[in-house]
Amino acid sequence: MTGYKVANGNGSTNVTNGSTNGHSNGLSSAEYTAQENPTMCSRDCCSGPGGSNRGNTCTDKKGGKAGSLNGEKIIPTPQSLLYPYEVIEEIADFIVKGSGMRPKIGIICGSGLGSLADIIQDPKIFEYEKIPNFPVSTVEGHAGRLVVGTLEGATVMAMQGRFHFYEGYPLAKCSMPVRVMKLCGVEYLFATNAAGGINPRFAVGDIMLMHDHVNMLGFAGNSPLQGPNDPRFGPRFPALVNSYNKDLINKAIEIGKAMGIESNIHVGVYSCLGGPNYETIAELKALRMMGVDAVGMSTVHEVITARHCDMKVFAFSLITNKCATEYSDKKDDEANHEEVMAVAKTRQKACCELVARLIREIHLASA
Ligand SMILES: O=P(O)(O)O[C@@H]1C[C@H](O)[C@@H](CO)O1
Ligand SMILES: Nc1nc2[nH]cnc2c(=O)[nH]1
Repeated sequence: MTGYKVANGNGSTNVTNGSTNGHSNGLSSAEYTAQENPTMCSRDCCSGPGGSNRGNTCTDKKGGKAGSLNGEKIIPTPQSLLYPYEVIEEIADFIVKGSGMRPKIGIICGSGLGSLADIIQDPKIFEYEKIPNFPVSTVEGHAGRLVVGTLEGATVMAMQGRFHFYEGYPLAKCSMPVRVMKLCGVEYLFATNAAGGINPRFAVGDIMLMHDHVNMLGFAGNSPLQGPNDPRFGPRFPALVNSYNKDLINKAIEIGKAMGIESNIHVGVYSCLGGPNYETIAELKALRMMGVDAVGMSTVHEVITARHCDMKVFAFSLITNKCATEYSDKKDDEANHEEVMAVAKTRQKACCELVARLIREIHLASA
């Protein structure tokens, strides 16, 4: 029997089964062979626009013989090859031709923040199902439409519904629309999200302007840029130290003051976890120790993709729930998506005004 270990509460480890010397008992050669040769599946999460399984490792056992699917040899497809430049270009052409516009600002609406797209004037609406090679939104509060039009004089395109890793989409697929935005002509990405507040100073309904992030999925070796790099998008090794545009953060702070909500505006660090579960108290404690102020399940891979192709980024989190970071914290304070959506609804107006005013400033500065 393979041994397993549990933390004993004081930082060290006890072996509770199998091994008695603190080391793993290892795998038998049969177990090793099975692990090295997982069978493949044809689920959407494993495939690119072509639809066929092109090789993400998957534990689904229905795929048939190891290393092949119905006799066809499986060649692993790295994330970056799921959407080649030409496919992104085709999607962007579809949107530019269909809308007759070249948007300059891209907006991603977070959970319950779809109304950010409702304030767009003269909207041309594209249902995700009708856009070639586009995934579909599966989460409540993410309508699944791309809205192109004008806002405060600027041409904009907004995703009313984003794609999340926990829906089963690889990160490159989640952030693919950012590249579409780039090829449509977008220079500024506005990414918004609903998040849990870890910083004890944050209250439900506050807005945290993101000035940095901790990429937990990246710590685990996952990136939307994984695989061969196409220099038409950006460099092999993009730097991320200045990812969140400081001028836009400062302008947003000024706008918050003008709106009379400065006490509800913070600047902080966001972290994206894979979800769909909310976090344990131990995880939240660890994130707080790492300097994280708010936690969610999105945005980071979109920002990485946007910075890779040199877009200016502005992002904020709407704090929809307070996270417990102590075991003594109120036990009935568990996060849930209904609450996330309900809180977002109550703060839609303030979020829309903040975004509209900031876009107005960008537009006036470039006029
Ligand atoms: O799309 P965002 O990041 O705003 O949505 C957050 C994360 C989950 O999708 C959902 C959990 O309630 O809200
Ligand atoms: N991961 C995570 N995502 C959220 N989205 C809204 N609230 C939360 C939360 O508490 N945790």
